[in-house]
Amino acid sequence: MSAPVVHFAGVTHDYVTPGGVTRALDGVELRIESGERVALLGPSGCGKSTLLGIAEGLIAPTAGGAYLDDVKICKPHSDAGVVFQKDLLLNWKTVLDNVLLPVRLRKERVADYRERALALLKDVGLADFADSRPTELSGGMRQRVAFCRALVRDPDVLLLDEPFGALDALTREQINTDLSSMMDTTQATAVLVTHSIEEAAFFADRIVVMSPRPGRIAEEIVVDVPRPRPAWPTVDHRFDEVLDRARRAITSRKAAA
Ligand SMILES: Nc1ncnc2c1ncn2[C@@H]1O[C@H](COP(=O)(O)OP(=O)(O)OP(=O)(O)O)[C@@H](O)[C@H]1O
Repeated sequence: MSAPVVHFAGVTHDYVTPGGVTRALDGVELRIESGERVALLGPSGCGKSTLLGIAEGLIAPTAGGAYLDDVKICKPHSDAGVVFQKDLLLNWKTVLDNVLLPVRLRKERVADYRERALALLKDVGLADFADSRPTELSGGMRQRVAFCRALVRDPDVLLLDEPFGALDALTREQINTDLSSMMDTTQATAVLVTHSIEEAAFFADRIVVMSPRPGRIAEEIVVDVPRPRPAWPTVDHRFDEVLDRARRAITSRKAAA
C-alpha cells in the first residue's frame, strides 16, 4: 500500500487562553503527495508546530481539517513516526529497547522488528551502543536513536518537528546526512519543521514557506535536485538557486510583517 496523501484543507486554529485568542493558523491549504517530503519553513510563532500537531491528531483545528488520504484526522494516531527537538528517550531502558518502544506500545511481536532495529542503529553508527543507556550518549547520538525509533515500524507518515534544533552546527550537518540515507529506506510521506533553510533544501522535495502569524502558505519552492543527495547543500552548487529563493522568501515576509 502506498503512503497516504497528507492534506490540510482550510486549516484555521485559534488558541484560547485567559489572556485572549491567538490565531495561529489561518486557512492553510496544503496537499503533500504520497511519498513526498515537505519542509515547513517560517518565522518563529507562525504555526509550524501547530500544523504538525494537527497532523498528529493532538490538536483539533478550529476550522477546516487535516486528512490522511480521504480520512479526517480526528484523534491521535500511533501510525506516524514522530521526532521532536527533545528526544524523549527513556533513560532507564537500553538504546535497543528505546528503538523498539513503538513495537511494544502497539503490542506487536518484538522479535519481528529486532533485526530492523539493529540495522537502523548500524546505519547511524550506533551498532556498538544497542545495550547502552541513553544517558551514556551525546545529544547527537540520542537524536539518532530517536530517528531509529521513529522509523522502526516503517511508518507511512513521518512528522519531524525541529529534530535538530538542540544540536550544534557540526553535529547537525552529520545527522542530516545520516537522516538522508535513512530516508532512502522509507517511502513515507514526510513533513519536516525547521528554521534552517539548508536543512529544508537538503531534506525536501518541496519547501513550503509560511507567513508570520497567523500562519498561511506564503510560497512553495520545488527542490529539483535528484536523490540521493550526498553533499550538504552549501557545498553543492545544485542547491544554490533553491537556497537563494528560500532566503528571499523568508526575508521578504519578515520585511512585510
Ligand atoms: N498552547 C498554546 N496556548 C496558547 N498559544 C499558543 C499555544 N501554542 C502555541 N501558541 C501560539 O500560537 C502561535 C504558533 O505557535 P507554534 O508553536 O505553532 O509556532 P512555530 O512556528 O512552531 O514556532 P517556533 O518556530 O518558534 O517553534 C504562537 O504565537 C504561539 O505563541
